[in-house]
Amino acid sequence: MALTHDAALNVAKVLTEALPYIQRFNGATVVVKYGGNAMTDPELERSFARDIVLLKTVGLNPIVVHGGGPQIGDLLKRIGKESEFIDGMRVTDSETMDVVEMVLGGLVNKSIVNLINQNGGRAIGLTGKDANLIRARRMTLAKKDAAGLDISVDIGQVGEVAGIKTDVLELMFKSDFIPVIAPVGVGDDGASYNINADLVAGKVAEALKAEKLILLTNIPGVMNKEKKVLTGLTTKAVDELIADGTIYGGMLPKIACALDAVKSGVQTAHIIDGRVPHACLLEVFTDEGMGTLISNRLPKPV
Ligand SMILES: Nc1ncnc2c1ncn2[C@@H]1O[C@H](COP(=O)(O)OP(=O)(O)O)[C@@H](O)[C@H]1O
Ligand SMILES: CC(=O)N[C@@H](CCC(=O)OP(=O)(O)O)C(=O)O
Repeated sequence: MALTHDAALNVAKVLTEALPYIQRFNGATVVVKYGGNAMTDPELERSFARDIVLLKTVGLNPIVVHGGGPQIGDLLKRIGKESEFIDGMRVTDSETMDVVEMVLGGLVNKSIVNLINQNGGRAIGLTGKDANLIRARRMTLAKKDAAGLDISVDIGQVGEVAGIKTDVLELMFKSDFIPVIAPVGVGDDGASYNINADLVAGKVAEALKAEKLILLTNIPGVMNKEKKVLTGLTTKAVDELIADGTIYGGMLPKIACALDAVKSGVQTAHIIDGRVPHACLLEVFTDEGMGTLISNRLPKPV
């Protein structure tokens, strides 16, 4: 069926608005973190995969780093195991680590790879063990005990990123493959580490000096106490929001990695609502963008 005149004009308007962004971001690297909470329904998953293929087709280098927290939780529940989270990190014993590796490196990674390929892309799935992509070291959390003394809390096989080996990613870009990365790292001892996907996405973006780090989640952006989305944030504002408890839980690692990334040369970081169809495209190719922008400076107008 032919488009009405108004609808056709609208399509032309959208494409015209996108043109300067397509030109400006030609060859740019965009790291997209796809959170488990944003994988809510098959149609949305398909639109995400198509967005990634579109970014690649118009000349950007997208990389997907995915989570899968709720999917890990589902399998743990099925085997009768509960998880505890401290500061947004899953306490990970060795049995939980096996489940994390199976769910992230297997089920979730391959389903995203498959969806991208079904929609015309050329995706390859990797965990941090492939080509030593993600080197990890054990993470401990600094806390205060009841008497106010500093203590460090062991949270098991949870890792932080010790280094990202970018060579395999650069090879993949040259051959127009789309890397899809599961956040399982490998330690010097060869052991697997469960790493929060936001942290991996941030470090991958830093290592590649990416143009953008986009964190897709299940909330419209970082909100203030009145539940209003904060469209732009500075480092100072973030510190205050953490101190007064406005930012907590899963938002803590998200915001920390966004701040680290922009301090380390990534141009902009964005926390956006993955439940909105085509959220990635709206962020990259529209004047308004989406969600919360975290930047050291205002982006250049196009
Ligand atoms: N200030 C805040 N603004 C928005 N969300 C917040 C804030 N503080 C904490 N959160 C919580 O952080 C969650 C996002 O983190 P998380 O559940 O780990 O997402 P994901 O699985 O996408 O990584 C939100 O759903 C919300 O419950
Ligand atoms: C240490 C830690 O908490 N790791 C996460 C890894 C997956 C993840 O980050 O998934 P989302 O992005 O969907 O939350 C976990 O076990 O849930």
